[in-house]
Amino acid sequence: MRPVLEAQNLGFAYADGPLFRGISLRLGPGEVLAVLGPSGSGKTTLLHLLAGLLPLQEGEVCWEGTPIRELKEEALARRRLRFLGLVFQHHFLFPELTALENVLAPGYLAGWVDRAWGLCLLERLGLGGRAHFLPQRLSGGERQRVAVARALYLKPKLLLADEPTASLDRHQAREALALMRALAGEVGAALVLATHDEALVEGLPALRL
Ligand SMILES: Nc1ncnc2c1ncn2[C@@H]1O[C@H](COP(=O)(O)OP(=O)(O)OP(=O)(O)O)[C@@H](O)[C@H]1O
Repeated sequence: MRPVLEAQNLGFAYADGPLFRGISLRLGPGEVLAVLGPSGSGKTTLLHLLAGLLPLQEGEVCWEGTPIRELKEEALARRRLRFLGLVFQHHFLFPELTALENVLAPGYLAGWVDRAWGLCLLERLGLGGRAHFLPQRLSGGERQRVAVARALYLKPKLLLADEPTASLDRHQAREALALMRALAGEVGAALVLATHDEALVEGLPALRL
């Protein structure tokens, strides 16, 4: 089966020196991969390379067989909107939009607005009663869950999540991860999850930085 995501021999350096080299990975539809490493090891940087948000220095990233290096910026952005859901370490919700409006935001860009589906995602994530709250009225964990709902709204092929459980305690983190995996599975998305917490992702296929 054609991989959803493939990376070959990725290497990256900031001005102060190389961060990693020779990173390769391959994910089929619905598969899960944990990216593990301590703080500063380059997890966020790797996710940004996989998302086409940082220019590649060494190696190749392919989305469903297409090398993203070959896509011009506008084509890459259009493709990213449909292909990829992103949950950043800092949730980046729009502060002036309600939880539901945040979830629907990618729908406005893509021309597919389905309030019932947005609400369904929020309900599945335990936020049905908070759909009309602004982010400032939500806890850190609730904001993260809104970000997960937003990332899944367009039913992406790939979900990239950077420490999505960082603001939760161990028990909540396990529950949130299980829910995220279940929802990703339901929409058919492969999942790459970056975390420093080895115990959280025990038993999952893992790439160590
Ligand atoms: N724009 C940048 N310019 C220079 N150095 C950077 C830049 N962004 C990150 N770094 C450095 O690169 C290293 C890796 O950062 P990155 O955020 O990818 O790691 P991480 O594993 O995600 O860390 P954390 O778990 O703390 O979020 C760090 O030492 C960081 O200071």
